[in-house]
Amino acid sequence: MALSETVQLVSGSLALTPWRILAVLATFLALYWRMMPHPLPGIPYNKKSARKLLGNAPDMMKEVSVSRELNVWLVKQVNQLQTPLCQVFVEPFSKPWVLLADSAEAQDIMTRRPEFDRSNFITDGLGPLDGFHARMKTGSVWKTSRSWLQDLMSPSFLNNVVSPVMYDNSLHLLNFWQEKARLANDRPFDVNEDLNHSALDGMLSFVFDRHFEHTALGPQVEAVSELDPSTVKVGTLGEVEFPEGKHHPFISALYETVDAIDKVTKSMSPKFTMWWLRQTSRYRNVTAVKRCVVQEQVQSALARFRATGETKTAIEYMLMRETKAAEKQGRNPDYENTTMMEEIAGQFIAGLHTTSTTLAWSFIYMTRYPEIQNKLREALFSTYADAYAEKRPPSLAELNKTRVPYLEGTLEEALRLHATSVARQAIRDTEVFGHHIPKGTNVIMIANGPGFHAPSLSVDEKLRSKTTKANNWDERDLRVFNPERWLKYKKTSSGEDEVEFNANAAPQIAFGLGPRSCWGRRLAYLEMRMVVTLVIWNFDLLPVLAALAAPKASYGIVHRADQCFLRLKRRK
Ligand code: HEM
Repeated sequence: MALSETVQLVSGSLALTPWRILAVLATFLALYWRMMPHPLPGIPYNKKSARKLLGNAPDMMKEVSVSRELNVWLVKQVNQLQTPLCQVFVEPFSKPWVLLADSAEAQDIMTRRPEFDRSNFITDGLGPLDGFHARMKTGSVWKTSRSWLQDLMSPSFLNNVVSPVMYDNSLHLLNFWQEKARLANDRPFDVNEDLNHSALDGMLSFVFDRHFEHTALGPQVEAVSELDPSTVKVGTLGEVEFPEGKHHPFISALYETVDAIDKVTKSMSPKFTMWWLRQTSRYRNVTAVKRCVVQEQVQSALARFRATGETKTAIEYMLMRETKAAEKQGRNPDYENTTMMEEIAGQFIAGLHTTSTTLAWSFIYMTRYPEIQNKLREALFSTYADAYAEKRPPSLAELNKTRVPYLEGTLEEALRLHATSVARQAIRDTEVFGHHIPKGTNVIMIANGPGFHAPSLSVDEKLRSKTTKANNWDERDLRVFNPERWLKYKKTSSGEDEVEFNANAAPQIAFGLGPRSCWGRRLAYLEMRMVVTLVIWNFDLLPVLAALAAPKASYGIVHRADQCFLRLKRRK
């Protein structure tokens, strides 16, 4: 066909007939209608936002792109409407997000309402963790993954297998900080990254034990080892800036996975961002490096397990569970199935920034409130009295045997004040406070608003779910960091004063609740108790300038402080 004929044909087919104009208009109108908010009946919302194309999204983007505090924006919407249940319109073409600011109802949804399951915020947002079970909806595949992990959080595995390596890791961090404190010579330095590296080493110990020879902290120790106090770099606020060492590719790949999660969770379209990431050679390389190291570790764990029948690392335990499951089901064990590999790789990430962030906040508060720091130190000294008398830090056996209520309260406060909001998605039509919640709706349980950081808003008690249990928390000063709120004082039978930690003294959803709550919380507590005890025992955390004491922070998967400046003085 000649070119002129082709042009004629095309322009003829594009000619604007009235029907075509109508069809274009109808398409635009349909699109416009889909992009307008569609409020769920009866649930309060901001009327102005509901009349805007894209609803609250532009306002939210404007504020959060500056503040980086999504949860602060969410709680602001609740406070403006002064209602424990409201809705916002932030995702075009999707249902509104329902915001629930009520601790009793949130507890009920997470623990006693099977019609609520893992939200697609997590299943999509944690895309870079592939087949890790935190991403799965509750069901048979999730159950299989969890069955591989059975016993790994048992007191005997934690105390006998995990604790010794974690204790060594904590001492490693302590020695590193001692060297940094010497070089810093009474000046503050940022320990945020050290805490990440130490937490990652904790997870490497948990999964591989000592069978992977590289650590995240090792290269940092090396990078600092040759410095001289007179040559250290000092910033404008008198803070010392230490050089960073180069990581092993596997460790870099784990950190890049965390960055990828951050990108995906914070994007407007997590699924698209994840797809796009998968097309990049950099991301493919990250995945390949992780797979290669995990595969090598599985192979060597399998060889050890076959040779001895013993299970000393998390991987050996998982292989043993797979062997037993295969025997029971009359099939061959599948030791290298993709889900198991991805489960192993996911473990590192689950326990990384979650633990290090809580430790950072604990140290920030200890620095900000010296009286609390001193009280904690006193509590540690009197609990581990033999160690104190013998002028040595408490041993692993002592730490494993005895808990310190004031330390528990301190950690609980850092967790409570920096918990991120937890979401659940309705898997069938249901109700909250008598309002219809259609299948597929995401309900966000606000962890930093009324009922958690401020007194509860009033609720018509008749509208509560039948399974909701009332709580009688003291709601005074919920924004204040106060370890005492978790303590219960009483007299022993011999009339002596005794203090106990009461885990139910205040609202807490830092680990989520119910069947999909944090699987690793016991390990996290074990590590956090050890690190805080040894640091407070060995160092005074001296005051730092106000500009360094209250760092900015951002909400993502965790509520992360940008820095954690410590001015450490070794205790004699
Ligand atoms: C202070 C430290 C930690 C915090 C604050 C934390 C917090 C959380 C939260 C909020 C959830 C979601 C819960 C829900 O939706 O109800 C979660 C899930 C999870 N966490 Fe943690 N976590 C911590 C440490 C760890 C560690 C050390 C591990 C691994 C050893 C871990 C493994 C997991 C897993 C596997 C899940 C998913 C459970 C499931 O979906 O069934 N976490 N965590």
